[in-house]
Amino acid sequence: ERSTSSFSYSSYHTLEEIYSWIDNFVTEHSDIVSKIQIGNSFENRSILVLKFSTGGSRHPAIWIDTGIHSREWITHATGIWTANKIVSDYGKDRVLTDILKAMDIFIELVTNPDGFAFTHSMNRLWRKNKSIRPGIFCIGVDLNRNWKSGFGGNGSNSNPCSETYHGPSPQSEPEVAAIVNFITAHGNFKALISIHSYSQMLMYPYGRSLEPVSNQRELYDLAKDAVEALYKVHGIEYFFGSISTTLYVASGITVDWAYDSGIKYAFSFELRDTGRYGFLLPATQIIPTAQETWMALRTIMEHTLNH
Ligand SMILES: O=C(NO)N[C@H](Cc1ccccc1)C(=O)O
Ligand SMILES: [Zn+2]
Repeated sequence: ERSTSSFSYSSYHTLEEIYSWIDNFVTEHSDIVSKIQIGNSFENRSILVLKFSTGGSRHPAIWIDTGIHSREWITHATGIWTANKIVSDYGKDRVLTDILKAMDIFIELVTNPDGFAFTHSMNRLWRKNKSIRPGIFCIGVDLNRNWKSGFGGNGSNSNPCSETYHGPSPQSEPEVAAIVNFITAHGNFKALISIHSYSQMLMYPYGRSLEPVSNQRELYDLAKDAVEALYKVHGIEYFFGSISTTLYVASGITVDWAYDSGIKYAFSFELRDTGRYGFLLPATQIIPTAQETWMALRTIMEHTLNH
């Protein structure tokens, strides 16, 4: 009896429960899934990535990360459901099967493990990681401001007590450095999707400036198709556009680094809701959120496969 079948995909889980699920999940689907440790967090927790692959040495790859901001619990829960959806639908869903025949998918479920543990133990609304440095009297760096591209620019903060503190230098945080090193060493990523909550938006670079990216039209059209696919599931409406024009200027962010590193399909989601529950989205909305998000992810992955 598969122990992941006793796992509740409609509940929020602790770090330990997620790591244990990962081990069971990889064991039960070893034909297509493997676990890679890409580094250790500041407090020395393992940083784990799930790899979905049907073989080949270096297939073009798609990156998905959830939980870079630890309080955004709906994102980890959506990532877990998505991982299970991939193994359930492979061989059944023609689009997904074609994607996995040609590409690998990497999902980092707990991108900020120290912060996530802290949201369970001490502060449910913690956002940053848990790094500390001599002479600095506030804890943590915003991992969505620590990337090299546009580092230290407008929409990031040099004050260590700020929720958008960018850290002392680009990739100073082990949680960011681990991803940079992994993606750079792999060298064949075609898409990166970094999942946040909340606001119900699908966005693409740039965050650091209002300047449009070279393939802005393509990303706009793809985002439009993705949010339409999402809407068809439960009628949830998303805004979409570039980060700086749709939300606000933010510098040192994941998707700007990805784009500048040559990953031309770089997106950031803001999942449900629009503020009624915010970060405290009820668990009853986990599966509906994951189901609709999957249709948007599938749209983006299909486009990546075909371009
Ligand atoms: O924190 C969140 N959402 O959780 N989002 C905002 C806006 C954002 C989203 C995606 C990319 C860049 C910027 C942030 O300040 O990081
Ligand atoms: Zn966030």
